[in-house]
Amino acid sequence: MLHAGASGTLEVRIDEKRFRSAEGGAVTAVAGLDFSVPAGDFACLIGPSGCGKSTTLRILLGLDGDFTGHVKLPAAGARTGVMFQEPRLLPWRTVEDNVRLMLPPARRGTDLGPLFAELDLTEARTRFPQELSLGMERRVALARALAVEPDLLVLDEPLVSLDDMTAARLRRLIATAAAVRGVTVLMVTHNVREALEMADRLILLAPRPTRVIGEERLERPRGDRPAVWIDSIRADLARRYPGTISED
Ligand SMILES: Nc1ncnc2c1ncn2[C@@H]1O[C@H](COP(=O)(O)OP(=O)(O)OP(=O)(O)O)[C@@H](O)[C@H]1O
Repeated sequence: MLHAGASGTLEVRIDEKRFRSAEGGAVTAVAGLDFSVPAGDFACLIGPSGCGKSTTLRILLGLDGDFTGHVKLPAAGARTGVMFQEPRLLPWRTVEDNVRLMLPPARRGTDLGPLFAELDLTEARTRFPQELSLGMERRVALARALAVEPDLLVLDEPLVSLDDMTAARLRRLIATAAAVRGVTVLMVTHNVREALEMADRLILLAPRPTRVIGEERLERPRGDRPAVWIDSIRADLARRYPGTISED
């Protein structure tokens, strides 16, 4: 069943997030980071390695409460679907069970056939994670994130380490699933071309301690973004945000 989509804006303000370093000192990972994502928008967080992207996601997912600032989800009681880089499937459960277990008890009997069909997983329902390729595991992880009918979909590098064809297929599945549901998406990626193909807005981050250094709204419709356009926007961004986006 398709969900009507998010009802409000995601607001994230992290005044400060510190970790204790191995030497016992303090490492400030995030300082003065502030962004919002309007309902139904597909936003990509782009920043240099180690700047604090995963830390930011952990905070907004409620997995780390040790920070100063404020996070407002799109709606009271908003459902969040999450897809990490590692699929994190239970190896002793079938694909179907891995997805079904995400559902609240009252919805465990839901017909998941349409969702499996949408992600081309019908044949894989009875298989176990170790029988799957990485691309299929990621599709199962996407199914798990979508099964909860999320208001907010959070994706942490969902396409990394996939070959070009598999990545392109998953990219299309994610973009289509997000569009038909009208769900708000926040995706972390290192791959600027990928972001330029999928996103409505880019949120550019500074090196650690991270904060927002720029936001770019992509007006050109998804699906009408040829490689030549992507390359020229990428080159322009690399000129304007040299510490965040490399030239090549
Ligand atoms: N538990 C921790 N203890 C100490 N330092 C940490 C901890 N977690 C993260 N850090 C530090 O905080 C900074 C931000 O880490 P984070 O994983 O959020 O970066 P990232 O942007 O997601 O990195 P990458 O792009 O490599 O995935 C890094 O310098 C990291 O070493």
